[in-house]
Amino acid sequence: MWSRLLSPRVSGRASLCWRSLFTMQLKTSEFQSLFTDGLNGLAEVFEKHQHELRIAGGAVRDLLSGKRPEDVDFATTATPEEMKHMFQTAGIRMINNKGEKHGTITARLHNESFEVTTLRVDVQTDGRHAEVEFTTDWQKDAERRDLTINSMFLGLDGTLYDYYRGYEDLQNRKVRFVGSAEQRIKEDYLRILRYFRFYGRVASEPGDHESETLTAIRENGHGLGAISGERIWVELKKLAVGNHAAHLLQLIYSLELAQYLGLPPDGDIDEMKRVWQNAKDRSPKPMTILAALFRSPEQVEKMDIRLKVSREEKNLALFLVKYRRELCKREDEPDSLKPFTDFIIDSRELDSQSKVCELLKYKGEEKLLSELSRWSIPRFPISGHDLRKLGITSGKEIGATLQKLRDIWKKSHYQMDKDELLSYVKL
Ligand SMILES: Nc1ccn([C@@H]2O[C@H](COP(=O)(O)OP(=O)(O)OP(=O)(O)O)[C@@H](O)[C@H]2O)c(=O)n1
Ligand SMILES: [Mg+2]
Repeated sequence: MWSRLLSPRVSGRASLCWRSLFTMQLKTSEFQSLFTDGLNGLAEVFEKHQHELRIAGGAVRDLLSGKRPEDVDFATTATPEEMKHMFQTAGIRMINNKGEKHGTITARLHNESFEVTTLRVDVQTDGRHAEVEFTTDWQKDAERRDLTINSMFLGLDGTLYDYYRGYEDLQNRKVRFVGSAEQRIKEDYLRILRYFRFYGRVASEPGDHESETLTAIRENGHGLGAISGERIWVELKKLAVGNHAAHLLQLIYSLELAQYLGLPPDGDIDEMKRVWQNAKDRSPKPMTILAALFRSPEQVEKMDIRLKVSREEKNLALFLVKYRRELCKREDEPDSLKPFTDFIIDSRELDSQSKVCELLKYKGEEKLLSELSRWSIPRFPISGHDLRKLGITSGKEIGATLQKLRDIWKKSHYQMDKDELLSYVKL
């Protein structure tokens, strides 16, 4: 799927124009599916008022990579006021006006939302937020973006506008900041993690970084300390299950960033590399990879305080740290899956089967994983009611008998039915 649009099938002219602007004509048929009634309507309004409208940033990168973008952002030369006027005149509803300060207007057409942002320059940034000024200069808007591959625009007629060699970098699978890495990072420190995430998405090999980029990251890593845990976690999660994750996590340690990300200072890199090899092709959850770094439950608690992960994610980390050594195959048990199914049967943990599946990914137990994924938890056929019917009345005795029967049932590989089990009850 990669590079459908980057292939020689890309048609038409490629030219180097004014101020190193590279333009190229793409076949609109390649992104035809984006042209819904809503987008056609939107384009019509901008055309009528003679304002330019282009697809911007990440969506262009995705389209050029043959990937359908999850969200499509639009950029325009129209100011928010002009957009509001245009939409009001055309009777188009606008929603969610909180983006307006940063130039974003969200229009609803044919039950679709379109986020359109006025070209802008970030005049002042504090490493997290930006004060913006509107412009009609496309290059200036490209210049404030983080990575060259994220700085392109695509006209609805198929013209690609590329000021910072994003196209070439995408083709060569290079991840580079627009202009000065240091400056781009200082505008928003989260970009350090975005750099790693896109490295995983784009680069073909680990270790292909520019030294200037790594220096800028190392020198500005402390800035991550002021970024909210929620934003960090969104990026870290994607990075942990992307390509080259072991390399990137190791890099996070060697660039001394771990302390700002809620990761343990003495993270177990060797274990993490092993686990990544074991799990990477088995759709692990992000926490399955990251848990390998933790040496104790206390370190998980600290990570949670910093990143505010979900309860489910935290419980998975605690589960893996606790059971990665305790829950294993047993020499005396010919059925290798049995310790795991027994654990699930006895467990009071929520969603224990999916946690044990993650544990098997962690350990690289491929065969057991596929068996366990197909296994459905059998129902223990005896209840307290059944024992009461046999005349056992003491609650304590019912509890103890149920436990004994449960052990017998487990030994039978969950095969014994109610009658067989009740025959063990001595009255
Ligand atoms: N810290 C950031 C976040 C975003 N952007 C710019 O805003 C665009 C859209 O941002 P967003 O949707 O958050 O990221 P995408 O690059 O689209 O990635 P994803 O596929 O995760 O949506 C990016 O492509 C980039 O041009 C940026 O420069 N700096
Ligand atoms: Mg996006």
